[in-house]
Amino acid sequence: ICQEENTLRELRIFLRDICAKLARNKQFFMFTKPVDVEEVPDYLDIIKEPMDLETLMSKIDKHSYICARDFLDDIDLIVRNALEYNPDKSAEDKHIRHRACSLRDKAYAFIKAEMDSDFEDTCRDIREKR
Ligand SMILES: Cc1noc(C)c1-c1cc(NS(=O)(=O)c2ccccc2)cc(C(=O)O)c1
Repeated sequence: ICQEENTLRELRIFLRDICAKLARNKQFFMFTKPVDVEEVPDYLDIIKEPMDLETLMSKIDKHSYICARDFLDDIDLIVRNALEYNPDKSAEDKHIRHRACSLRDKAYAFIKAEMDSDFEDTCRDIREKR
């Protein structure tokens, strides 16, 4: 169990670093905080499960993720929400959809570049056992 805790601690350090790098990127400013319902009054009528990078970071600290797949599922949720809420042909909708797709590609690239597959396999084994 102690070894498992060491593995999960290493995963949290790794995911915090990726989350911080994404949140530092100016391109992703609109994904850094929950969508403000003062600014976007009908947002919660359309998007049932909001997600953002600040919430992601707090979920890491709450030990919500025990493998990279769980973390990427929440990244995909940020992207899906942006595509669903901004579906039109307008320039601003196209802009935010483009940024959302770029967020997903950068997140997957960071994970692939920095996580060796047997570390992820170990995390998946821990998840299976829980
Ligand atoms: C995200 C999102 N999903 O649907 C929409 C629409 C957006 C979105 C929301 C906002 N305004 S906001 O007050 O909710 C906010 C400001 C700063 C960080 C996070 C949210 C701005 C933009 C923008 O493109 O600048 C986009």
